[in-house]
Amino acid sequence: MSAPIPGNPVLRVEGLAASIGHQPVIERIDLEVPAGRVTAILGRNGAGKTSTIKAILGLIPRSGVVELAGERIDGLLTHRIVRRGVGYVPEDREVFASLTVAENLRLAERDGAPGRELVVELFPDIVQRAGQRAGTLSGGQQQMVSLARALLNDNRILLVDEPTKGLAPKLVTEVAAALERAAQVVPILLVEQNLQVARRLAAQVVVIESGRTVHAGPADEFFADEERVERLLGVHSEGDPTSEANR
Ligand SMILES: Nc1ncnc2c1ncn2[C@@H]1O[C@H](COP(=O)(O)OP(=O)(O)OP(=O)(O)O)[C@@H](O)[C@H]1O
Repeated sequence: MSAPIPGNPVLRVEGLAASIGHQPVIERIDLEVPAGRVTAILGRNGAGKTSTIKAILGLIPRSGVVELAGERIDGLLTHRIVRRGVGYVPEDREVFASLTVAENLRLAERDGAPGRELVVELFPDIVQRAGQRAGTLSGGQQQMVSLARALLNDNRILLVDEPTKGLAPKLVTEVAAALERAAQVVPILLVEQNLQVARRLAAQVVVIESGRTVHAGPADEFFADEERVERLLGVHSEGDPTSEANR
């Protein structure tokens, strides 16, 4: 484990453990998300990345410390955590297929002054499709709607789970660009299996193995150590993101 990051983190997790139906899914997760950056959670399939995000949100029973801007949130119910400013972009996007894009966005508005300008700037294509049913959008467009919903509200942090999963390379690039721009506005904790995307976006990385944090530190240092990347993730840091071996 590396030394703690100086300054107050937006999110701090210490000794987080969680289970699903009495089955432990994470055992000891420690991580910090500094302000103004993307922190990527990396790890092999089944390592516990999604479970970490769900445990932070209180979607699964958990124990340990979770602090948002220095305040404990690990005893709160999910809706209270969300109201404190934790935005969630789930892995399966969860757009309402039978509603239009505009309706999907309107349903997500939590604040009196939603960040519509940012959404219009970041997702012009989505805004143009305001009247289209979300279920008829491509996977990448649905991902944009899901991200746009989280950005409408004045969140302190976004938890984004595998936003590029299953997308064609061109859409991967578009989603990565949208996330890069979003990260200028709000810190992001990003689960990302595509190492090229993680390299492009992340300032910090946290590596999880069998439900435990096994490495945390600056992204450039991590990716420069190819032997470590290979050992912890089983892939090359320069690997082809579209190949099955790198997913
Ligand atoms: N609903 C569930 N019931 C039982 N076990 C589960 C459930 N969901 C996840 N697990 C187990 O918990 C562990 C962590 O799963 P998790 O989905 O968090 O991993 P992950 O790192 O996000 O994996 P992937 O990269 O494949 O999405 C795995 O061993 C998985 O089999």
